[in-house]
Amino acid sequence: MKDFDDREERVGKLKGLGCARKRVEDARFTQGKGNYVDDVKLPGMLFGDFVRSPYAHARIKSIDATAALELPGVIAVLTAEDLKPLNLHWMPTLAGDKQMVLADGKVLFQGQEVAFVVAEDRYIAADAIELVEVDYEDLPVIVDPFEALTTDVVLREDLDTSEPGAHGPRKHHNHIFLWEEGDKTATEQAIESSEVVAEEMVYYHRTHPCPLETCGCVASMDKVNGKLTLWGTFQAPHVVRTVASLLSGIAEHDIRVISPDIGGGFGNKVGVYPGYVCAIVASIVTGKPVKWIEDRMDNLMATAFARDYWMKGRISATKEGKITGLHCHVTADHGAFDACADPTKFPAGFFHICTGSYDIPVAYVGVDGVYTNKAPGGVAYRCSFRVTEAAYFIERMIEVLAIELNMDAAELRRINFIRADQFPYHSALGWEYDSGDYHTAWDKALAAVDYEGLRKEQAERVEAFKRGETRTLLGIGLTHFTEIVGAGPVKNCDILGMGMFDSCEIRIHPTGSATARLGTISQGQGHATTFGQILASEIGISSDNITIEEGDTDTAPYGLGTYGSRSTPVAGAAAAMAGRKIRAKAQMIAAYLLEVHDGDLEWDIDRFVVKGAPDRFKTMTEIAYAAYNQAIPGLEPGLEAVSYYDPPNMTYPFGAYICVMEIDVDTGEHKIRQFYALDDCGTRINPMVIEGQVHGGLTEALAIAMGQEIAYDDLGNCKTGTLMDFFLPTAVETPHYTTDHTETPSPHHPIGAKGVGESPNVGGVPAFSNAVHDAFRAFGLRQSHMPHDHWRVWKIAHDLGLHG
Ligand code: PCD
Ligand SMILES: [Cu+]
Repeated sequence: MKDFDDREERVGKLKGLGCARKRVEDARFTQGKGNYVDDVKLPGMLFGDFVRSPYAHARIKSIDATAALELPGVIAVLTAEDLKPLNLHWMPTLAGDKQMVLADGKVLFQGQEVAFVVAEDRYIAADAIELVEVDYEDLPVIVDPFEALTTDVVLREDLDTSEPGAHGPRKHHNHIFLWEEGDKTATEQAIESSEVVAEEMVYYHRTHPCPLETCGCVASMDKVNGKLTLWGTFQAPHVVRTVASLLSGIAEHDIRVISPDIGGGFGNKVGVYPGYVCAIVASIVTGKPVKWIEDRMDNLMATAFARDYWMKGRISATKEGKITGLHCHVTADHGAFDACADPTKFPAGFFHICTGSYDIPVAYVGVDGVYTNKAPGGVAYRCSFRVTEAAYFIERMIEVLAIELNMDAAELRRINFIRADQFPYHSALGWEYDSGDYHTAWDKALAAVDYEGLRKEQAERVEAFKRGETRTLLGIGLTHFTEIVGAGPVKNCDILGMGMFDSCEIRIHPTGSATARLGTISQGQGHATTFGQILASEIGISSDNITIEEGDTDTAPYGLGTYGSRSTPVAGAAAAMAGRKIRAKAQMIAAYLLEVHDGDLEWDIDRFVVKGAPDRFKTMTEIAYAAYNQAIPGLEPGLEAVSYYDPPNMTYPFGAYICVMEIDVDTGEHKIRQFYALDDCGTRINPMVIEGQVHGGLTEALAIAMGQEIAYDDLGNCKTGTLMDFFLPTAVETPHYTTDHTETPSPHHPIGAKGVGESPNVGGVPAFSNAVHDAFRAFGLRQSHMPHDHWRVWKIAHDLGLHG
């Protein structure tokens, strides 16, 4: 029978869920036809650039722009004084703090925006910056967050210490908040009464997402029509529109925000930066479009950094290795302003996922946010919500506990994993893990690398080293991580009061093709490819015939944007739900055309078929045409749907990573011999895209663990503000990755999918770092701070007395 014969062919044509479809956006990108912010060129467009502070902490005595204004081609120089009448010299941050747009009386970090020079082009602006004379009086600099909490030096003179901040009482003038979760007393009791306790300070250093394309925007105020158009590198265009409206007083419908192609975001492009505000003001003042694009140093020194978490941990267990409690206190260095992009109720993001993949009966977390003279942000870097810090913390604590117990770290994990039959699992810190099967993933991973064989080889290597036969050691870096992505249920996740739902709107055209628009925005993830696949499987139209659009607030439905691996869990779900609405209406149309009852039809790939009569059917193409031509009496013509999806829960992807590393004891150099990454992100939409995501995320993890860092000297000078000093791995440093998967669907997501984009970074960093630690375990190493660059690794060996 024909309809059975061609099923496979029809599924193939659909290019739906599970298909390793090639990325449709790549034709454009590989041929230089991408359209990035800097490609936006408007008639009469001006260029704005910042005078930035060379000091980390200084009072501004005066700013003299006379010489700059005399330079031909310079149009204006804006300072805080110019913004004051508009009340725009400070702006609210996403974390409930406020931030100077332009230095108001003093500067608080090196690279801070002091004045905005507007000129006819970028080069004139650069020359003019040099001509702006700023008289600074330097102040004592605080770069150490622990010192910040004891010093008399007041960083934020604008804040009244006696008054609570956005997240409760402040105990010191440089303190931002104390955020706590879990049962402190019960945790302390459990730990004190346990047979074995391991204690360690785990530091996750300050680093930076450093996307290929820096941040920037073009603001164009059309005074005749009262419309403001803003192109920019925004990971959340609708939120930017709302913020721009609230700040400027321009009605939201008069603002159009467009995120064109974005050259990598990695969380760096979530926040709102002074450059956006200044470009808008400058366009309003001059009546001309104004572009602002950071250079690399601006980007590294002034836009959102990541991490900088000092995590003091205590973990306890029975002699047999069953974990009994986990206690963590974090000193979180937020820099000069608290500009984290966490959901409002979570000033430390989702850090309390730090019980990880383990069934820990009691736990407590306390996070103290602290101001220092460093750049603000703390927003992200392939994990917006502090999940990377949490995973690194627990995966280090497990290793340290294994040392304390004199036990194999793989076995210790296995003993403590949450079992498959415990899901949905309620963690001691309040999360409900949706689904997982950790033991299966773990066993698969250990078998894939021949774990026992590796341990044997390692032991032999240690002996050979002791006999003086080799100078390299072998490290086996283990990690089993649990991610939490898909913020999130509107009931507990919002940003500036806007619930974190997401959206999809779809229109089926008469000839059976479709356009779908979503509230998210791809920065390279491949949404144009993958969202089409979700829809294809739902509505039976080939993904090749579905155009995906994102990023234009004039056309896309309101959404909260792309970060925190939320696009798949939230907007992906909205796409599926919108697709189902389409299908429901299509079913009525098909029933009408076939003259049967709705209930007599069943869905089959790309058509509705009369039950028991396989040759009586209507394909989606036929139905689409009919929707515009033979509307059912009493039913609206057309075939469109929109879904705003509020997820009932987050999704909890997980994975098992193993890194095998050779370390040269005399030079500190490392070589990654093998990297095995098993990811479980539930239902897989596009295996090829997933693999690309994992490769990218692992390479960023390699960078962070092995060399990348935003470092300051005692005067608050940023020592790593260029790519000469800031490590970006190239093909030379990047190892071969072996990817693998298990597939445990999310029970609450319409198609069972979980996010995956962040996972490789969440799991990768501890895997690389644990490999370094593990290589030296036999010689007594417990904890050593990242990044494990050659010098630091050499220093470990040296301090352990391995250099003779
Ligand atoms: N299951 C599944 C899942 C997923 N997927 C795919 O994959 C991707 C991803 O997804 P997700 O996970 O959902 O995510 P999204 O939301 O989309 O995105 C986000 C992410 O993403 C990642 N990745 C990437 N890539 C690229 N290329 N670029 C970029 O920039 C980036 N970024 C990064 C980050 S950082 Mo944050 O922002 O920090 O929070 S977060 C993040 C897409 O495409 C999708 O569709 C599939 O297929 N399947
Ligand atoms: Cu995250």
